[in-house]
Amino acid sequence: MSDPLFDRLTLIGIGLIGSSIALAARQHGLAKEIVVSTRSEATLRRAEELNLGDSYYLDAAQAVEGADLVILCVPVGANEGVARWIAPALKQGAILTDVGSTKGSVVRQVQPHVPAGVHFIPGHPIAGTEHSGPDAGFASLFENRWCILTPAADIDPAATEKLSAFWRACGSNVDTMDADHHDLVLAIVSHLPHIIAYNIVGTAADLETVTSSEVIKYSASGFRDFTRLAASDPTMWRDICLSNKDAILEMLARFSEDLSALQRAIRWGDGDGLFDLFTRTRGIRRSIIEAGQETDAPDFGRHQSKS
Ligand SMILES: NC(=O)C1=CN([C@@H]2O[C@H](COP(=O)(O)OP(=O)(O)OC[C@H]3O[C@@H](n4cnc5c(N)ncnc54)[C@H](O)[C@@H]3O)[C@@H](O)[C@H]2O)C=CC1
Ligand SMILES: O=C(O)C(=O)Cc1ccc(O)cc1
Repeated sequence: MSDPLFDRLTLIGIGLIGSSIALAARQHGLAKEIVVSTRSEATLRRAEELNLGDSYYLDAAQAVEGADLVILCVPVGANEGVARWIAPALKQGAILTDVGSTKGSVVRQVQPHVPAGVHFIPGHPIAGTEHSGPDAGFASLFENRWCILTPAADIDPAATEKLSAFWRACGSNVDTMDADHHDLVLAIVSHLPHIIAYNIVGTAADLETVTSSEVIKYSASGFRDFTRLAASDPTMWRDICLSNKDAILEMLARFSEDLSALQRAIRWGDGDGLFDLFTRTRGIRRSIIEAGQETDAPDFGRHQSKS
């Protein structure tokens, strides 16, 4: 148990990430009081049943009153409306952050509404599952994962350090970087894999010569891994695609070029070319395991939630 870093933590949005932060903050004693707000009455009641906070509000402006840490845990497309709503009620000296999977658009949408005297530090825990909603959260979600913060150049370093300490206390390693660079890196390591998964599962579902019951019955673990990603929340991934359009299109263009080269190697029976590529990519997997980011065993336990 750490000393509370914050007196009042307010979470706006209480799905997978908001509820996991609530549980981690509670477990590690990071806030004296946790305030929960979300837009739907049913979700708010469920959060209360799960005892995720100390008080619950449908009115986000009321929820942020007196909070010294406010974390926006809503789909990235909802951040601007929420920021506009809560801005007049934010306490002077408060830290305002978010958990969105894209950062450039969040900066553009939220920053204009942030009052002087409030420290706005965008954030992104690189930790999640394909599940969503308040039942999906678990306190260990952020352990041994990275959290990226993208503070603007004029942000008080003490505020960034305090927010970093919060994430470290949740078990994460913290890096800081520029928002646009974040979006480029995440486009290739997270956004493209999800888009490819949505696409391959869609392609399999549309096949005429292979029935969907055959796809389900004979799916090998490779295809199953894709279906897990392709089961992720549609609202969240729609917003990610729309808000990181440029970086995603850039990575998709490179991907398509490389896929064409692979297609050519298969067509012309270029076994050496195929072998060289597959050897190079195997090395990347080994580097990830050596860096302690993954185990070599099947990943079944890691992404299980309570729901
Ligand atoms: N799911 C994942 O694996 C990860 C998600 N993220 C980011 O975290 C954020 C939240 O994602 P999840 O928790 O997975 O989503 P979720 O769908 O589980 O929860 C979203 C929550 O936001 C609420 N909400 C939606 N629109 C709202 C609005 N206009 N005002 C107030 N509340 C609103 C919903 O009622 C729900 O409580 C997203 O920005 C996502 O990009 C970041 C890392 C991983
Ligand atoms: O479930 C998975 O494998 C994920 O990749 C989860 C995830 C989704 C979105 C993020 O911004 C970060 C992590």
